[in-house]
Amino acid sequence: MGNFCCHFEARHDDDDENKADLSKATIVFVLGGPGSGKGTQCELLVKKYGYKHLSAGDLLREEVKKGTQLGKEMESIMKEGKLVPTEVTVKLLRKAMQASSNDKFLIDGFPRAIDQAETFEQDIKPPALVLFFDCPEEEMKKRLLKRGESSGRADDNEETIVKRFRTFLDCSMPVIEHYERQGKLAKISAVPPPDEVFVEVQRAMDGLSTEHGEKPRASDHVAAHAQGAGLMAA
Ligand SMILES: Nc1ncnc2c1ncn2[C@@H]1O[C@H](COP(=O)(O)OP(=O)(O)O)[C@@H](O)[C@H]1O
Ligand SMILES: Nc1ccn([C@@H]2O[C@H](COP(=O)(O)OP(=O)(O)O)[C@@H](O)[C@H]2O)c(=O)n1
Repeated sequence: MGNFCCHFEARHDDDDENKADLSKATIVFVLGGPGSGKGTQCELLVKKYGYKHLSAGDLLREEVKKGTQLGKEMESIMKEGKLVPTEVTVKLLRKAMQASSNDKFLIDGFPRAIDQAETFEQDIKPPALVLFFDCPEEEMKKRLLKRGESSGRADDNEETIVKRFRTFLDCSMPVIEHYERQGKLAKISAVPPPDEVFVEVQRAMDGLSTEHGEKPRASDHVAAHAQGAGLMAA
């Protein structure tokens, strides 16, 4: 079996680094397997909490659409259900964050590997909270095949879905475990209908304090979440 976390050689292009100060930004990572409902919950979060939603997958697909050489390489990686090089995705995210007037960000579908988490934390900053949508593969597969009927996405097909699941298990689960160890993870069942999932999402988000603008206190969140939802070890 090949290495599903593999990357091709990184390109360095730092022309837009440090253009805007992101040191005061509030960052929430939104993680979960393919089709677990990350995008759906982000839409609800934007409406209620006014965050800027940045989907790593959407940013990558926009680049692919441009038809550049890099875009073509990324397209074939995505069709294989593998991960685009960290540097490419972090650069797109940083650029989109700097272009936004918002200072609260939902980073959806990122980080998907430990090196992505490390690079983002070093280049930008660590997350205040990590939402993890927990969903069985069978349910995710059903949702993705249904989405594939109208999404037009080249990766919403049975063959690629299986590969994306493999990448998620091999590369992304260690990221979930990493943030669980740090006490930043809110693990939420993604199986109920979206509005029911969102009840748990709000419980996690409401643990982020708003004193002096938006100053996150992960420990408040973890305590509230553990008490309320029984999802974290005491
Ligand atoms: N809680 C849910 N129950 C049933 N279907 C859902 C739920 N959340 C999302 N979906 C549907 O599943 C598909 C995948 O959801 P999406 O938000 O696009 O997932 P992701 O961003 O994690 O890939 C979409 O067609 C969406 O409408
Ligand atoms: N951090 C990321 C996010 C997405 N991707 C690529 O983009 C694809 C689609 O990601 P996505 O987040 O839009 O979709 P889902 O797989 O979550 O439904 C992934 O399968 C990867 O090929 C990546 O390489 N690195």
